[in-house]
Amino acid sequence: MDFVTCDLCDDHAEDVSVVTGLSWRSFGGRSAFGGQIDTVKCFEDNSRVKEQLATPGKGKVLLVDGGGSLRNALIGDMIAENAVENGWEGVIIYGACRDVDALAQLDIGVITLGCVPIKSVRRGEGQLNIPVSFGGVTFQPGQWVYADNNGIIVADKALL
Ligand SMILES: O=C([O-])CC(=O)C(=O)O
Repeated sequence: MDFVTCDLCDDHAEDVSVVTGLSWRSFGGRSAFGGQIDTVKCFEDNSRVKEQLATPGKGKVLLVDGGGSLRNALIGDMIAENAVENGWEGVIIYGACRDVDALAQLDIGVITLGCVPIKSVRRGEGQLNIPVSFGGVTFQPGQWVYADNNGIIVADKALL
């Protein structure tokens, strides 16, 4: 995807909300990505993340509210590889990832707050496709998100 979020903000000022107040890091092999969102809300349990990234994801971004926890990683190289195989454009996690050197080699966007070597628990907890909020924005499933090294924006319609 060829875009810069700054230009999208300039061109669609009325239509975008901007995620603010958080320090994001980009770990995936794609730094700019966007698409229609599925959401997951979970806390230190990546059951729903793994399940959803195992479904077809062409044109889609998985947006995960992990409660901001950096205590364990909600995605690593194996789940991310599966997401690539299923065509996902990217994953944005308000939480942490791991296997960062491997993530950098994958053709997918991965933006999180940080990384930690410990894996997530998997007790089958978490919710799929409910509204989630962080960084001053509420994300509704079905909205469009665009992310790059400048930040993350969300809109009710496709901007590209
Ligand atoms: O399996 C997990 O929970 C996360 C992980 O390390 C991977 O995706 O490789």
